[in-house]
Amino acid sequence: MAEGQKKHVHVAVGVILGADSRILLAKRPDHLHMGGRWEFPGGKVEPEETIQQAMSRELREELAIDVVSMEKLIEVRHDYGDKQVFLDTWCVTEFSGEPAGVEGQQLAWVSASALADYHFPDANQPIVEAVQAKLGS
Ligand SMILES: Nc1nc2c([nH]c(=O)n2[C@@H]2O[C@H](COP(=O)(O)OP(=O)(O)OP(=O)(O)O)[C@@H](O)[C@H]2O)c(=O)[nH]1
Ligand SMILES: [Mg+2]
Repeated sequence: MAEGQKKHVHVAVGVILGADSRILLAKRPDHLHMGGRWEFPGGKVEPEETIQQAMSRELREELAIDVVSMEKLIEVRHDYGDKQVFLDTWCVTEFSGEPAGVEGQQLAWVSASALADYHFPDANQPIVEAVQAKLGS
């Protein structure tokens, strides 16, 4: 596909850290892009939104939690052919509320060393490696 026609999507991706340094994963609904795979919760940054605003909105919408603090982890750019994603990935180190799959998504709290057992979208490998490096596993 010609570069000019390709969709570019800026995505707020949250690596949500819980008790025992476990990470919250959500399963993408089957009908969506990369459906059926596990993901780090988040979604598209709207025009005029900061990354902090987008992360707060997405995690409220998807999980009913409020972000208290977040810190940058990694930026990943990946070309899916039909669209190009910019995964603006942050560790959510503090939040309030109890995460729930508001949209019916299955959730899992996973240790860094167990991330390798989950099937992620193709773009996610550098994120998984950055998480494992940060958490030392
Ligand atoms: N949230 C999230 N999106 C990811 C990850 N990895 C990855 O390639 N993506 C891609 O980023 C894109 C945007 O994410 P999204 O579908 O969650 O966006 P969204 O929540 O705003 O959804 P919507 O616009 O369908 O309501 C999708 O194409 C998705 O496949 C990931 O780990 N987490
Ligand atoms: Mg989403």
